Amino acid sequence: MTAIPRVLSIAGTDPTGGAGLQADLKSIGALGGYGMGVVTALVAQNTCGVRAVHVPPVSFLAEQLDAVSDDVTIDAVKLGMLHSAPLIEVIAAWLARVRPPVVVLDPVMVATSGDRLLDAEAEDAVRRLCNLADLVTPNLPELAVLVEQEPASTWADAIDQARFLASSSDTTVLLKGGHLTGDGACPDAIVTTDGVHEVLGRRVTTTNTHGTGCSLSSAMATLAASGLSWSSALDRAKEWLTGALENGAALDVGHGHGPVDHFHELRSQPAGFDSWTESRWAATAPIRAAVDACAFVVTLGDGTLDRDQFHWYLAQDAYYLGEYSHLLARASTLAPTREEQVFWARGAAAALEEEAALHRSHVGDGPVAASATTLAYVGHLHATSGEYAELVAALLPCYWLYADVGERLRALDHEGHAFHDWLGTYGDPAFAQAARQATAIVERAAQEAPAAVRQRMVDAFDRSMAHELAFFEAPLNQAPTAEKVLTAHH
Ligand SMILES: Nc1ncnc2c1ncn2[C@@H]1O[C@H](COP(=O)(O)OP(=O)(O)OP(=O)(O)O)[C@@H](O)[C@H]1O
Ligand SMILES: Cc1ncc(CO)c(N)n1
Repeated sequence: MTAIPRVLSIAGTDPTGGAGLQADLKSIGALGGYGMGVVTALVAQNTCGVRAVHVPPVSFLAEQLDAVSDDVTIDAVKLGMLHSAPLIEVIAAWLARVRPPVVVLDPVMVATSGDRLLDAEAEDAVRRLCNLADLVTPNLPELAVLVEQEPASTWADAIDQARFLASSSDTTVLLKGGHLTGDGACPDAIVTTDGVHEVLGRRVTTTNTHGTGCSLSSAMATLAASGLSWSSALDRAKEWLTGALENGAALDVGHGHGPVDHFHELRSQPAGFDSWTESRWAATAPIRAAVDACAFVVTLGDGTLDRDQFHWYLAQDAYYLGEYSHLLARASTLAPTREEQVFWARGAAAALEEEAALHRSHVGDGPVAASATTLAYVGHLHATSGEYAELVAALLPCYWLYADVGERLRALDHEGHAFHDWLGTYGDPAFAQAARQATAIVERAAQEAPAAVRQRMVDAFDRSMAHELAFFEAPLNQAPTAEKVLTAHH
């Protein structure tokens, strides 16, 4: 696998660019993948509806598929409009032969406009194809067809149907609630035979909903190929898609159900030096270089770090994470939007659950006497906690620096590595995604902040970076004498 996943969409077209293959390529690109496309059917459609469908000979579909797989390693495949049973047979045979590591099936049957995109006789073939997919992403009417029941009228019934499909087809189901009517929620869920991971989402009032299903399924394929679990992929994809829905109308494309804005995150990110977070990252390059070069990080990477020093560091970090979690919860309290509130609250839980579990497994759960270095860092974080923008700027280096160091150390990781679990935790792509989200939030806060607040953000961020360096240097500086005395006294 490469850092940039190579994702193939096999789908029909939409010349207005909002749905089908064109939407897939945009979604794959927006989430960091390299998009490729094989056309099943050419569809003369726009935001108002489908006018005509032209299907090239089945043999030509096989030629397109082979042209890609004979040359390119495919990290994930997304299947969209499949049109009819003969095309599905060719694709199923190709999948069985090429065996891409991730296969997402969007069982497209009817367009948003109400036009059929799949022959009624092909429904059985799609049902069989579910067995070859790692993830199937039906909306409520499609789910009903797949399980041969009446469309669910409540979310609970839909979850039951999704569980039935997951079990009968031995797959994972992404159940989409876009077609539910009612209150302000727009839930989606990952459903397996073992459980349900629900993402509530908020319903956006817009007519720009053309291609949401296509966009979501290609986003999921891309994120899975980047190493995210289905649940983490849905958390990330849902946040992105909700933003895309919110920004769709501004595109002013067409007179019917317009498209969503796949690249809204790119547009809200000011270019070059206008980016506050990028400019802080650049300004703190000397501190980051010192982190990379410090003996602790180097020997953590090559596996020669002294165990006692590693354990001393972990104990200090366990103390730190306890406080850090409190401050993430404080950021959640101060957050201006529900999305940011949820993000920080999740982070607060993860700091205690995921990271601290790693620490407990090495150094147990006992009380820790914090070192002067640890107390200085925690004290700094507390001092910024009066104001949201300043606090999140101070919290960011812990995400960003660890994701950055983690990504590089990951290259040195292997099964028998002395610090395999540490490298796994911080080299995890889900951690990198969280760091990117945190960075986007801080960027937004910086863009909105008045000059005086922005200056305090600079201090908050840069000081945290310096504390991070001191934290990595502390274990090898042989905890100074005064500290030893205090520790012994406890
Ligand atoms: N108005 C909305 N606000 C927020 N999210 C929405 C809205 N409409 C759809 N979604 C989301 O878009 C995704 C697609 O859901 P939906 O159930 O509409 O699928 P679909 O019918 O396959 O889509 P398509 O419109 O492409 O046919 C889901 O994540 C759903 O929650
Ligand atoms: C080609 C194509 N695939 C899927 C959809 C569903 O939105 C559409 N309208 N067009």
